[in-house]
Amino acid sequence: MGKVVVCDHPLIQHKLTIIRDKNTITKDFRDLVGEVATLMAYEITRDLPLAKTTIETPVAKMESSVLSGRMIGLVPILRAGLGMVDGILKLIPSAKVGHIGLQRDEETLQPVEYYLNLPTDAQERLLIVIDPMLATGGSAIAALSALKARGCRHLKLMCLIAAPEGVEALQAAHPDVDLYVAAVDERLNERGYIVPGLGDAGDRLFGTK
Ligand SMILES: O=P(O)(O)OC[C@H]1O[C@H](OP(=O)(O)OP(=O)(O)O)[C@H](O)[C@@H]1O
Ligand SMILES: O=c1cc[nH]c(=O)[nH]1
Ligand SMILES: [Mg+2]
Repeated sequence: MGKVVVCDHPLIQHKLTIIRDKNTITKDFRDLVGEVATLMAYEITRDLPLAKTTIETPVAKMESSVLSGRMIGLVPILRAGLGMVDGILKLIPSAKVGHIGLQRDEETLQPVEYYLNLPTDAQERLLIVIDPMLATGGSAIAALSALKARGCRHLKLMCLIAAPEGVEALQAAHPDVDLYVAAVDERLNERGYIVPGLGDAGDRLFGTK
């Protein structure tokens, strides 16, 4: 079973409170989502492997650590996942970025794929799928399935807020994928929104609606 890591650092939790507040304006919402993504990138990269290399400081030779594992790729789920990309790239500037477009049908709550573009070496990379919201889990599950269908095997998922229903569905569909979240909320409402959540992440990020 994939692990669920709740990133409970005080800075993340403080910023998440402002993100959730319905009175937070678009600019602040966007800035804070980016900042939380940077802080969460620190957590999701905590177990990256290191190797030793020899360098010379101005004073002496030394053995020092460098990253030695797979190269990283980010795969934001459009639209709302875009809001987290730049924040993560601040810590992992060499990551390549693929995109998957998924729109949840408002009636059926089923995700509909409309776009997919991946780095040519995506299969070799550790791919971090990014979406602020894990509600029913349908979009993230579909994104991970689309990546697996193209041979990608090293996958993690980063979200801001998850519903318990989404976590359960994710673990059933993709037990090999670890989930990093800032919060797991109470439940979904009858329209498939996370309660208390933050509303529609895409609309709040881009000022639509
Ligand atoms: O877990 P689920 O039930 O699938 O719901 C979560 C999805 O819904 C939202 O996207 P939306 O369909 O609103 O698209 P948008 O980002 O373009 O607004 C959100 O960003 C997730 O992708
Ligand atoms: O609460 C929710 C659920 C799905 N998508 C969102 O943006 N918010
Ligand atoms: Mg939306």
